[in-house]
Amino acid sequence: MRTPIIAGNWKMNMNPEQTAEFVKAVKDQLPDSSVVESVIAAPAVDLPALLENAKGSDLKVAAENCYFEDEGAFTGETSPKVLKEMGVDYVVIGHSERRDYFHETDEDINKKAHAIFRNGLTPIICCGESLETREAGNAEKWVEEQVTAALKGLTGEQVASLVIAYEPIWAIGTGKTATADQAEEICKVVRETVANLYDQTVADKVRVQYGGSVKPENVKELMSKENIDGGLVGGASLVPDSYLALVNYKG
Ligand SMILES: O=C[C@H](O)COP(=O)(O)O
Repeated sequence: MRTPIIAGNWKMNMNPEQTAEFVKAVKDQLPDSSVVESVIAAPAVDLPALLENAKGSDLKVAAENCYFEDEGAFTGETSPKVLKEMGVDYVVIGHSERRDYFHETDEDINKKAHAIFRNGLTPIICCGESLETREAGNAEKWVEEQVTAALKGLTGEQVASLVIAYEPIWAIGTGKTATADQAEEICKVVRETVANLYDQTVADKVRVQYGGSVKPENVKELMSKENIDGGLVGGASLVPDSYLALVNYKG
């Protein structure tokens, strides 16, 4: 039985003050984390405010990125070792914005996945195709290749514990959601890829999120799909009421 996981991904939209206000507004209305896991992924500058205010609540904390080395002369990077020391739970890696704007490669993402596990954290690994790739009929192959590259060298036990977020690039921040059937189709491909690389037991445990214009109005339908275990939500996670409606989708 996979525990649903709804994660807000704030991107570069909040400051520490707004973070503290947000957490105070939601912390007592979150579902029990054994029923639905509520996560916020915030920029590194907001993590102290997020962690401090989330203490003792059901809110879990994710970083939006980290480096693949633990320490050293890497100006401007975020250490996974320090994220662990701070009390962070998850790290989002491989988001299409990181791949596109910051030129992160499959190899970087794989190294980050290893670094995250080495430090006792859990990765949320993003994958997803562009509109061009989808229209060329290559979405399934694209996602299968991204997932295979990201998981290279990880053990079955590690993969069973992580989260893979399928985010079609054409549905991110566009208001254009993949239909629940389109989302399910590729989330199923993600799970099948894990089954082929490892085995069915690992595939049955890995949690697969859908991301791309998820909102309170469509979350229930998406979450009703067999292979969708959660959402990675940008815009609709920035307002407390909307975030609460998402994580409390079960009612
Ligand atoms: O990480 C979240 C995704 O990029 C989705 O963003 P969005 O919900 O604003 O479309």
